[in-house]
This record gives sequence, structure tokens and C-alpha cells, in this order.
Amino acid sequence: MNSHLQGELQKSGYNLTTRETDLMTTPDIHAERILVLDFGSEYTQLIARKVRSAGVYCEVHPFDLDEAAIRAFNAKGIILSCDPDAEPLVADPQPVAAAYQLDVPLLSVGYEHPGLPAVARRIGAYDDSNTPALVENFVLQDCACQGLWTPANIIEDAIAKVRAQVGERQVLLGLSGGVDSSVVAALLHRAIGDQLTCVFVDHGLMRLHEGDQVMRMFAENMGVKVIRVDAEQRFLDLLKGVNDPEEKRKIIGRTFIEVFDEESAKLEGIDFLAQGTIYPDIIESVAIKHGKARVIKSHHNVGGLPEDMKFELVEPLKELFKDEVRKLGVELGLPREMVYRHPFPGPGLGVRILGEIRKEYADLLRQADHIFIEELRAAGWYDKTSQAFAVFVPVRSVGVVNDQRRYAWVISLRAVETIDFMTARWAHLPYELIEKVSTRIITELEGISRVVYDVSSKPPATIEWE
Ligand SMILES: Nc1ncnc2c1ncn2[C@@H]1O[C@H](COP(=O)(O)OP(=O)(O)OP(=O)(O)O)[C@@H](O)[C@H]1O
Repeated sequence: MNSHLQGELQKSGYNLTTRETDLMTTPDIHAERILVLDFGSEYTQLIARKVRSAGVYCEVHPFDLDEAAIRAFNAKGIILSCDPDAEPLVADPQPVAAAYQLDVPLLSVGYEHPGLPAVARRIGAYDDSNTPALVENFVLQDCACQGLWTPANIIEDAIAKVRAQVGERQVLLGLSGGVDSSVVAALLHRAIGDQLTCVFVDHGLMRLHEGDQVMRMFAENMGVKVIRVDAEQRFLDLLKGVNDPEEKRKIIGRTFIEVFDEESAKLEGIDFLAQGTIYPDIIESVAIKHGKARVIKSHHNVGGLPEDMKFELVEPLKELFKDEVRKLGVELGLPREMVYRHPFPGPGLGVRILGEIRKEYADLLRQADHIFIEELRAAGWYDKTSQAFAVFVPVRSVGVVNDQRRYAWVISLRAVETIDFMTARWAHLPYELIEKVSTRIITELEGISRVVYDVSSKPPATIEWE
């Protein structure tokens, strides 16, 4: 609502609540919208992200979205995202015909649809170097969108929605220190302040100083209510003697849920559970629907929270891609190093200690990993790799350090470059950098006698070792 109208309302004695003002002053960032119809192209999400980064809201739907839904979407423009190498998936061209009949600009990426009308434009495969610019041009010029979809506006919109949903009630959030839950915490804190309580479960498989950093950042600096649960011993006891990777994951996932449940049961008057669900988690995949999805290892989720929890969900990031979540994080004042941190698996170091997990191994691995990441950052390689970490290999190897024979453990360094984590190439780090890291690890950590570098790409190797 414009400030004039607001002023008039106030003069006439109508005092708006904060919630009403929020809802009315936030620009409608969903008003301009692009519909992306996915014909099974692997570039669909890249195209959608390009539309978003041009400042325009868009949604991805399967190509066979029904006609009524296409009309109801009320798009300013439609993008058909096709796979140039595959037979077109259009079994029934009717829905696309509906898209053609609408009086809005159409853009077909990757495939020439039969009977493409004059209103439509066709461009080549998405990986042509000029395609991203064409997508942006299509959205801003052909569809005449203004670009309201900006981090600042998204935050305003999310805050207004959260306030409207939650009112005066209380929200619980599992804070892992990862990007998604951290951004949710910062956003909800801004929206509802003390009505947010976070529970951070320290399972003892975090990186060096990670638990303290989470507490410093959220509890001390930002004043967020965070309950830290030190559950290291409990996890270690349950993991004792367990070697099988799947079994380890299950124990960690199950125990996480138990601990989280126990903590939340101690809190009173909580009605909502916040989650860092993001848009790629909920996009209905054409590739999967048509059995074309590549088979990948089950995701390293800590297990997620049980569905029968009595809470209503608050999911303020569910419209956003990961890169948008990061931009929001920076806009909300979270430090860049945290927001642009490499992904970290839910079971933490548990999947980077091969076989049985012991505290002694976790402590060595934490130190080795810290040295590796510190040197990567110092050499300017951290942002050039997508994921980098150390792995504890429980094999003893002979070494001689300071004239002393040492029979100690092996650390493997792993660094990969990837766009989508579906495939990845081992990072070609400079030898000097690997040498420096190796020397530091072997001289600084008594329990390590040998460092190796993992030169396996994905596929066939996975990024994590377990
Ligand atoms: N150690 C933990 N303590 C509290 N909550 C956690 C912890 N680990 C995970 N969670 C919760 O479970 C959710 C899913 O965990 P998962 O490991 O799949 O992380 P994610 O989806 O990458 O999110 P994030 O970036 O927040 O870690 C997290 O977003 C968080 O809310």
C-alpha cells in the first residue's frame, strides 16, 4: 500500500497493526512471473535460476502441466526448456498448444517445436555461451518485467508471510550451522525475534570449533535463543564397534531425531517447526517422472524430522534456489565465509571416518581438515572448488618424523569441482599447495604419518567416501 493511503487510514482513526502494515507495504514480488515448462532438459534449473537472477519470479513445472493451470499461472512469459539431444517428450502437444495460444512471449530453449508461432523465439542449447544473456533479455525486454525479485524484497515478503502465519505463537528450528538452517534462523529472528527457539545438536562429528562458532554467531552476536545440546558421548557410545556405513548413517539419523525430540518436549507452547526446505527439494522432476534420472546415492540427510511431529511447518525458503538462499544470507548480515561454505553432510565427520568412529579419529580428522581448508583459503582455492575435505583412513603406515619411526594413520585429501554435484572432477590443485598441506598435517599431527590425494572423479566414485 502506498504511504498516502496508509496516512489517510491512520487519520481516519484506523491504526494498522505491524502485520497489516507489512503485508500492505511489501511490493508484490510474485506479480511478475515466468512459467518454465520442463521437457526433461538437464538445464531447466539453470534457466530458472537465470530468470531469478534477472530479478523475476518463475516456477518450474512439467511440460504436461494441464491447460487450466497454464492459464491460471498468469505468466508474463513462458519458457520451454527442452533437451536438444533427446526425442521431444511431448506425447500430447495440447498443453503446449495452450501456451502458444496465450498472448504472451514464448521462448523455446534447445528444441524447435513444430508450429512455433511468430510470437515465439527459439534459441539454441542452454550451454551456448550467449544463452544466459538471451534468457535475461527475454525476461526483461520481451516480457517487460521490472525485476522486483531482489534479495531485499524477498526478505520483506518472507518476513510479512512468516508474521502472518505465526502471529504471536512460538517456532522451533533445528539449527545445524549449515547454510539453509542458518539463513532460516537469521530470517525468522528478524521476523519474530524471541518467538524463535533454535536447538543445535552437537553430535561430536562437527568440524573444528564449529559448535562454538554457531553459538557465537547466533546466540552471542545476534541474540537468537539457541539451545546447544552436547550429545557427543551419546553418539559415540551408540556408534561404538559399528563399521557399516549405512548402519552408521542410520544410527546418527535416528539419534539426532531422539535428541531433538527430547529437547523439544522440554519446551512449552511451541506450535510451529521451521525447516530449510528449498525450491529444488520440491520441483517435480520430469527426468524422474520419466525414469530418466541418474541413479545416485541416497542423500546424506541426517534423517530429517519425523512426519508425525505435532507442529505446523514454517518453510520460508521453499521458493528459493540455493544461490538465492546464499544471497539472502548475506543480505541478512551473515558472514560471507559462512554462507558460501562448501556443503557438509548431515552425519558430519561420521561419513569421513571410514569404518568405526572413535573420538581419537574424529579429533585427528578435525585438525587435518582444518589445516587443509585453512591452506585452501590462503591460496585462493577454496572458492574455486565446490567441496574439499579430509578423510580419515584407518590404516597404519610407517613414517619417520624427526628421526623417530612413526607407525600412524593415513589422511586422504579430497577436493572436487562440480556444477550440480551429479558429476564432479577431482580438483587439479597445485602441487605446491598439496605439498604444503601434507607437510603441515604430518608435522603438526602426531597421529598421522602419511597424506594422499584422491584423484577419483564422479562417476564412478562418489564425492564422499562413505
Ligand atoms: N546437528 C543439528 N542440530 C540441529 N538441527 C539439525 C542438525 N543437523 C541437521 N539439522 C536440521 O535438519 C535439517 C536437514 O539437515 P541436512 O543435514 O539435510 O541439512 P541441509 O538440508 O543441508 O540444511 P543445512 O544447510 O541447514 O544443514 C537442517 O536444515 C536442520 O534444520
